[in-house]
Amino acid sequence: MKGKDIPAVSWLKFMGKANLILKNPLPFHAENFEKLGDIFRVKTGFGNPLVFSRSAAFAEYALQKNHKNFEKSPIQTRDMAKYLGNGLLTSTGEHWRKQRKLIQPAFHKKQIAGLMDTINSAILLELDKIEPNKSIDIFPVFNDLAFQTVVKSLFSSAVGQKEIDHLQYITEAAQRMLVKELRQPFKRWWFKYGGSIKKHMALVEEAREILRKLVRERKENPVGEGDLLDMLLDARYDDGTAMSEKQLIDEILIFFTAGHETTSNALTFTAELLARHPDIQERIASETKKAKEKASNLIELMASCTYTKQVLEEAMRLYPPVYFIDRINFEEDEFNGFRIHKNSNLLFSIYEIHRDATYWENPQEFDPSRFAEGTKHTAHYFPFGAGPRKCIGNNFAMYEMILAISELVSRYRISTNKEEIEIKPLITLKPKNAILRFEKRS
Ligand code: HEM
Repeated sequence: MKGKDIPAVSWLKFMGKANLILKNPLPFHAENFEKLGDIFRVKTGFGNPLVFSRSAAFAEYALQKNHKNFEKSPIQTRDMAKYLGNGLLTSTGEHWRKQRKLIQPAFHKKQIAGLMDTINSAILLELDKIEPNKSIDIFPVFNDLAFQTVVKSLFSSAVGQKEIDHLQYITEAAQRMLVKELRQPFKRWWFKYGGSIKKHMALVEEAREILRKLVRERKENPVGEGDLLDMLLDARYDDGTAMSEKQLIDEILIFFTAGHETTSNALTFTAELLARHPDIQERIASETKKAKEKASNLIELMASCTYTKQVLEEAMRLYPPVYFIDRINFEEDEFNGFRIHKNSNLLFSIYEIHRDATYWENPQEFDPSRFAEGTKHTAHYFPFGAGPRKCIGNNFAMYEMILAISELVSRYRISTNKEEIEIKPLITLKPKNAILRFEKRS
């Protein structure tokens, strides 16, 4: 296959900035996209080529149109899988396809609708913990909220608070360890021989033990809670068999990880943006008030909160929790006349695509009306990815976030003294010092 070479940044230049890039890769991406265009590579001279892209069309090509030639990178399939096992997020090929087909129905809108009361109770309990008239970092509140909703949607009331806390502690500890390994690859031998990897693997084994107990109890006493666990236990492969216990636990560990930090990041950034836009808060408050008067159940309530949904969509445009998506191509490929060598490590910057003036007018501005009903942004808006590996929990997350934000804003006026919204780009785009003040509405 022919094609031009992708413009390159030298290895020396890249290494010269390695420390800064590890702390925050976004300025490095922005600088080189500006200089070299929508696609550039780092000239490593060894190993697989490292390619960065902010082309929405290329992302769509790799994730959707020609997805068969693109596979997830080892960050998920090897490094994350080491801790969490072989669930949806970390698996590939035929195994992934079989699992996705089996699990997908549990995440259909209709099924999620049946979980709304559970999700809402978890949200209300967590929002009760906000102390009004004090400046607080809101991230930990949303972090607990997001974990509680996933655990309770899976296990209803079968799981106690102590177990939930321990599961959350382990999920977060494993995630932190993975971040350390990825950001300090030169220390891997130390993590390995110093025992920290082993310690975290043992912690995950404790989580597995808790989950095994919960699954076995449910199997022995099938109470028909109608929760996610029931749906997963009832699901059958084409040959009529059910998921093995080990596979079920891998999938649950994945839901904890995939559904927790992403959602808490999105909720935190939304609250931070709202604190800086009191007019938008007022619109949400009045929409929620009207919706509560009219709706006879939570699904109707949510369906009426159309503006709140737009606010969340716009917040995830500016601050996409999954701010890059990575892939590796099996075979040589070509895009826009550029040659994509076999086994290139491709990194699609969702952050840059979501702020590109080619696709968005005044891209730095927070303007939820971009997502007004009737508008379409599917070709350059990827908060949940695209194609067959698009987030399976996107409806779950949207429902949960609409309920959480509409309830939060109908209870409080949110403000802040800080000008800047601070970010910490790790595996996900995390908020930093999200200090906000909540004043009770009368
Ligand atoms: C705002 C919240 C969320 C965001 C922004 C988000 C984003 C994403 C993205 C971008 C992907 C695709 C990654 C790729 O293609 O490499 C993904 C996959 C996935 N997400 Fe989410 N997610 C969110 C919430 C959730 C929730 C609540 C759950 C489950 C309860 C979940 C479970 C998953 C799973 C299992 C996958 C892998 C799907 C597959 O490969 O088949 N996510 N998510």
